[in-house]
Parts: sequence; C-alpha cells; structure tokens
Amino acid sequence: MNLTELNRIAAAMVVPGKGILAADESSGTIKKRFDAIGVESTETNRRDYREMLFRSKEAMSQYISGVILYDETIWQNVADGTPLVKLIEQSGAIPGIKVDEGTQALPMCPGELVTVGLDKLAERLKKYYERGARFAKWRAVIDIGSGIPSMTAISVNAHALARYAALCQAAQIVPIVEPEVLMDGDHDIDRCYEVTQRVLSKTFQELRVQRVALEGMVLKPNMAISGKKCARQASVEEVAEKTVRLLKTCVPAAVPGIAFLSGGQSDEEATAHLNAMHKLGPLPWGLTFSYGRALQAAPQKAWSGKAENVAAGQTAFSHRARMNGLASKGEWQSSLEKKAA
Ligand SMILES: O=P(O)(O)OC[C@H]1O[C@](O)(COP(=O)(O)O)[C@@H](O)[C@@H]1O
Repeated sequence: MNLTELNRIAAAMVVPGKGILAADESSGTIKKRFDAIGVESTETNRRDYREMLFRSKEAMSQYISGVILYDETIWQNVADGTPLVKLIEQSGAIPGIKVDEGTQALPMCPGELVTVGLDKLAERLKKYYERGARFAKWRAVIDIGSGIPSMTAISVNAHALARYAALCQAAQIVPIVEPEVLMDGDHDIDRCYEVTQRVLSKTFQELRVQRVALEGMVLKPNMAISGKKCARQASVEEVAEKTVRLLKTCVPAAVPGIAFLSGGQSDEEATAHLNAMHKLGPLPWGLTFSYGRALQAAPQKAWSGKAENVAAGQTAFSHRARMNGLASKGEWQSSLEKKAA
C-alpha cells in the first residue's frame, strides 16, 4: 500500500471548492428517480442521463472532484465508444465505484439491516482499479425507531465497513466510509446526534482494530438533523453547530476529509447546512458534499428524458454544483439561488 498516494487522492476528493457527485444509484433507486420524471429505466436511458452529467463541462471541471459510479456505469461506453469513465477522467475529476451489494435483513434484529458484498471484494477491486477507479464507497444503513438501533446492528455494520476499507487500501483504492443514520422518522435532532455519535465511535474503533490508515480514507456521514416527521425542525444554524460538534468529538484530525450525504434534504437545505458549517471554522478536516439527490433532482427534472433538454439539464446540474462548491468554502448566499432562478 502506498499511503502517500492514498492520502493525495483523499485530499483531492475534498479540496475546497469541490465535492463529490454520487451517481451510483443502484438499479432500484435509479428506477425510482426515473419514475418520478416519467422516464423508463432502460440501460440506454441510464447511460444517456449519466453521459449528460459527465459532459457538463462547467460542473465537472470546476466543482466536482470525483464521481461515484455504479457497477453497470463503470463498464458502459457512450455511443461513440468512449467509456463513461474516460469522460470523467478527461474532465479532471476522479472516478470512484460503489462496491457494496446492498442490504439484507439482520438476523435476530427485527427491522434492522446489514450491508453485504465482502465476498470476492478483493478480486472486484482489482478489476475496478484497472478500469480507472481510484476510490470506492460502501454504505451502511442505520434506522432510528422505537428500540433501534441495536448495538448489534451498529457493531456488525461497523465491522463490515472496516473490512471493506482495509481491502480497498490494500488494493490502492481510497475507501469512502459511509455509515448513514437515516432521516426517516419523527425523532428530534438530539436523538439523531446521540445515535450518530454511537455509530461513528464504533466505526472508528473498528477502523483502528482492522488497521485502516485514517490518512487514506474519506468519511461520508449524515448530518445531525431532525427526523423528517419531527414536529420541531432544527434551524440551519442548529444543524451546523451540532454537526460540527458531533464530528469534532468522533472524527480524528488524521482523516483528510468528510463529504456529507444529502439523505433526502432539499437541494437548498443541503447547500445551506454545508455553508453554515464553514462559518464555524477553522475545521480539522476538509468538509464538503457527496450528494446524490441534492445534486441531481434539478437536472433530472430539467432533462426529463428528452434529448432536446440535455443543455437545460447540464445548466441545472452546473448551478447546483456551483452552489455546493461555494458552500464548501462558506461562500454561498441564498440570493445566488434567486438570481439563477
Ligand atoms: O440505495 P442505493 O441505490 O445504494 O443508493 C443510495 C444513495 O445514497 C448515497 O449514498 C447518498 O445519496 P443522497 O445524497 O441522495 O442521500 C448515494 O451515494 C447513493 O446513490
């Protein structure tokens, strides 16, 4: 393992002004997104949509540091035969790959999930590296509800995250470690804080036990935020203040960067929260975005599956990427959204 090189890539993924495009929706998730805009989820439509994003010159060259791909996408070529992964490289962004294989019910723990995909991962990583992937992603899902999460669910998911991360580093690939505490439910921000603290603490304990080099990884956490159905929605300032406090207690400064998931926040909320956190600096790690929905909802709507809307989709994507790029430096203002509208 060349740790200097892993560290260099991890730092490039979270460089101020840029963040990660999570375009790794699994087949089920992309179908849901396409259903919402009335587009059939065929292999060609998925390819055309992602080609539109990766050819968005302004977004990709100025505000996107890396792109997380799904297995299907990393092997796809565009109509002229160019691999999609090459479009990403040509823009200056780093290609990455989602390597988990989704979740399964966790035995003995009703309502809880464990992420799977460790079998044969070492061999898969080798092939992904040859194809150009320089980082990977694995997502654990932790739900908050009555009596959950259990310590069992937290432990097994943290163990799998660390197993995955160690295998990635051995294959010279930077692991994005993503333990997501879901926003679903009526819990308040303090319950989210407390659960996320347990999850992150256990995750870092496992990473240490399994000898993962913290300098060669990126953390992708949720923010400390109110459940979607909570009657009291915390303000932008409260989310920022509690998230930064939480991360400072759990994430060692040796970690080069933290890139948030958006988790169902609205586009503008996700941007405002990241921006507000940068007002609380200096921070010990790079802090940026790794958004799926909060970067793609607008371009998906503008595109709506029509070739004549490609330019409109790219404009919408570039706008969101620029807004989040500014937020990653604490330079975003809500007036910039209105101007673009
Ligand atoms: O359930 P799936 O298909 O694996 O996708 C989950 C999505 O969650 C993410 O981890 C974060 O996405 P969001 O920003 O939309 O929450 C993406 O990288 C990924 O596409």
